[in-house]
Amino acid sequence: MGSITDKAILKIGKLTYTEKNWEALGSLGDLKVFPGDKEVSDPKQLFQENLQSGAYDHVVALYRSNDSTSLTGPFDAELIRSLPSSLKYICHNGAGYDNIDITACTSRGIEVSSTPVAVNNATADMTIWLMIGALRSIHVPYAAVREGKWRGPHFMPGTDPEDKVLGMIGMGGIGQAVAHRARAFGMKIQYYNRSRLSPELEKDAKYVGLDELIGSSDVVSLHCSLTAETTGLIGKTELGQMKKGAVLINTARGKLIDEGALIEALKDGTLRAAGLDVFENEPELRSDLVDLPNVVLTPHIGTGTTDTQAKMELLVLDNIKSALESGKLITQVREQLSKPKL
Ligand SMILES: O=C(O)C(=O)CO
Repeated sequence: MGSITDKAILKIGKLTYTEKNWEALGSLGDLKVFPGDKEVSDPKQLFQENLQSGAYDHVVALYRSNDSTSLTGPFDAELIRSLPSSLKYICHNGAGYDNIDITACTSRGIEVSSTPVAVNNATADMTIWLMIGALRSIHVPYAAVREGKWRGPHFMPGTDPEDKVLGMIGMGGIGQAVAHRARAFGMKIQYYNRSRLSPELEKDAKYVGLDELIGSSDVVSLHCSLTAETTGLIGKTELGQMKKGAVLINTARGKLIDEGALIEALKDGTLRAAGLDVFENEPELRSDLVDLPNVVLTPHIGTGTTDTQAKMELLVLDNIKSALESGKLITQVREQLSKPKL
């Protein structure tokens, strides 16, 4: 067995709930942290300098997150080319990993894991919160009551979820958790997905084509990943095909929707309302979106509970441990598995 110093593990960003579990990984390799506790004016440059100086030359596995993209830049093909040749595993904290170029990782022999399942319930809860908020036109009275204006000048009664058709685009773990909750509200569920679910998972949900879903749902909710194929999935054409007065919910990724076209559809009444947790250029928000009275907005906090954040961190560290001990990631991304997962 080699000394532990011939292997290192790199943590990019911070862990909030699992620092002890991180320290325990010290039995498997030297622990390195970027950027650490000191103030850094240009973390992206420092990260590049560290890569070039050989500071990470023995790193075999690294921890990163969606948030740590602001410290390093996205893990695109260029950044992946500059990672040390020792690197075998990127263990990502996030169910979505659109800021990692998986093809570039695969061709360099780097295996990648993400955090599915751990995110399902919190993201589904947020989806329901946004959906009910949008159906109840909550945005104006919610702000008005805090400003001492009671219901505000233009209170609009909402609509009930009961008997409405919920169309889910993407029916993986989060989609199924949303469907489970929506059934309790008496909603009828239909879905579009890469592949049809088994009868046990599908339950009473109807599997339909994308056009049919868009044209026949009272609420359309997005639960698919962002890829080259799904970027701009909901644009002017699709919004024009939606039922007059329908509601659109997005807790997946902002770039699935053409935000300019959405703003027009919300202004001209094509859509009744939207509930959005994610945005095209987050954390920047368009003022013409924020100013609309018929959008319910949250700042990408779908998984923002202590329980879920802790589960996500732990799953990433468990992936690192499993990879270093047995050469196997627990939740490797589906693009790298021969049998695609839902
Ligand atoms: O898990 C993810 O991908 C997130 O976006 C967290 O909210």
